[in-house]
Amino acid sequence: MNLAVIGTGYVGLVSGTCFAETGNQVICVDNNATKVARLQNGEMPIYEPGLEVIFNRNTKQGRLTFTTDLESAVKSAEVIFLALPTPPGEDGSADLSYVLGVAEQLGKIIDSYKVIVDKSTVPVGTAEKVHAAIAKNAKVEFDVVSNPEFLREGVAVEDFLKPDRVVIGTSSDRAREVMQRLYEPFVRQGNPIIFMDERSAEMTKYAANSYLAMRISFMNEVANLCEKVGANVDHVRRGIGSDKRIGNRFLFPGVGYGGSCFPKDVQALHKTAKEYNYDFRIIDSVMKVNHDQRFILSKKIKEYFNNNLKDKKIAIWGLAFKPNTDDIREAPALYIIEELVAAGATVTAFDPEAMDNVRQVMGDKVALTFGHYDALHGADALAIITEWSLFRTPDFNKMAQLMKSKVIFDGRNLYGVETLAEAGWYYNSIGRPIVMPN
Ligand SMILES: NC(=O)C1=CN([C@@H]2O[C@H](COP(=O)(O)OP(=O)(O)OC[C@H]3O[C@@H](n4cnc5c(N)ncnc54)[C@H](O)[C@@H]3O)[C@@H](O)[C@H]2O)C=CC1
Ligand SMILES: O=C(O)[C@H]1O[C@H](OP(=O)(O)OP(=O)(O)OC[C@H]2O[C@@H](n3ccc(=O)[nH]c3=O)[C@H](O)[C@@H]2O)[C@H](O)[C@@H](O)[C@@H]1O
Repeated sequence: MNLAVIGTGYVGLVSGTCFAETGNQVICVDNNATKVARLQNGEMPIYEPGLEVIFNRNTKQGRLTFTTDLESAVKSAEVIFLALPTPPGEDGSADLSYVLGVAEQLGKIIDSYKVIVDKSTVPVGTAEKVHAAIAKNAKVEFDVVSNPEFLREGVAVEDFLKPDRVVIGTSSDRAREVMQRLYEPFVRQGNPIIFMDERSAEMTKYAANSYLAMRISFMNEVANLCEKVGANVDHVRRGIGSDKRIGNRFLFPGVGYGGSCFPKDVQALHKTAKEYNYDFRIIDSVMKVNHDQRFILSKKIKEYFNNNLKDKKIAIWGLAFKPNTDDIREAPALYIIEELVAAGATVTAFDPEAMDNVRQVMGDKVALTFGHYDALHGADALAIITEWSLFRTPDFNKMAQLMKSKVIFDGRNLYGVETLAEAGWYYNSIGRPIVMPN
């Protein structure tokens, strides 16, 4: 099939590449000319494991191309994916200006039947708005389909090629047949394509992200209470997760959820509920808990140093909002660093992939180091914020030699409390007993 993907961000790049990998002819369009030039040159603008290999294969074989020319890309395509940003507007609702702006242009361009697919995360009722925006100018038949994307950064290729399910919202039989044909190769493992109406598909995306965010906030509250009652959240997590009705994924407490999606989508669902005069109380709490959890580690650090971080050097391991990505959008590390610096600390930090992005937004507020051990020289404490595998089995003796004091604040519970107790560290993690040095 001939496909056009509009927007070469995370979702556009991953979906365009994976559609090419399954034999489709894909042209990706972006209005950022610099980005398109880099892509045409074979440069991958994001760090995503496994993506570059299939990107290279499909660009070399000519199945995946890039352009800034919307008109030519769209004319030859049977299906047009909108993978455009939907950032939070000032009031927290999703800003649809990118999606509707392109939809208006499409109406002027299309000259034969097209299936136009909302891949972006968009609030209930957007498929109708997109339809109206295209219909203003269109002289040919077209259908608008809602096909929300559930991929996770860091494992995006696998999530896209082997999805748990594909959700398609459409009321048109013609569009349904096209979408079924397109997704057939992805669901051969027996996972379903779930067809539904457009509004239900749009709602499914927000419900999925908000439910997952709720699980995280719930576990963060359980962890905070564990600290007060003297329980260990690791045991509690395993204890509840082995109940099949609960399941053991997405139960890890930490420094709050971040990234470009959970914070904005939870907020947008809250806003939608408000618009319909529905008081979605759980969502309200999920947001409040997450806000406070972002400051849990900096609060612990400040308390440990009696609220005086002047002359203290804090080392940070992990800046990306989660491992295996260079994405720092809404990354908890940024909030924590701001807090520490505001309290007078000097901060040194290391991340395997996200340092270029951090340099751009934080400038010289934080000293970035070449390796993770380099960040520890003379540090009064280490704070772990992202659970990269690199940090999981460090040389604690070497760390002790480099640091001024053997003090770790672990926002991701990477180490066993017993191990750190034996090695004589002060170790303060999330929802587990604090280890005091002998
Ligand atoms: N990042 C993720 O992991 C996931 C994102 N989503 C949703 O997918 C949508 C896109 O997200 P990302 O890929 O992260 O966005 P992004 O912000 O990384 O990329 C969007 C791209 O669209 C381009 N663009 C903007 N206006 C344009 C126009 N008029 N014409 C052509 N290109 C234009 C930008 O230059 C940029 O390259 C959002 O609604 C997001 O919520 C859904 C699932 C996963
Ligand atoms: O709509 C989206 O963009 C995507 O949002 C999330 O994917 P992503 O943001 O890439 O990352 P997640 O793995 O979900 O992690 C999000 C945040 O939650 C945190 N998290 C996750 C799991 C957990 O148990 N505990 C926890 O604190 C992570 O550290 C991270 O900050 C969803 O998992 C995807 O299904 C969805 O497509």
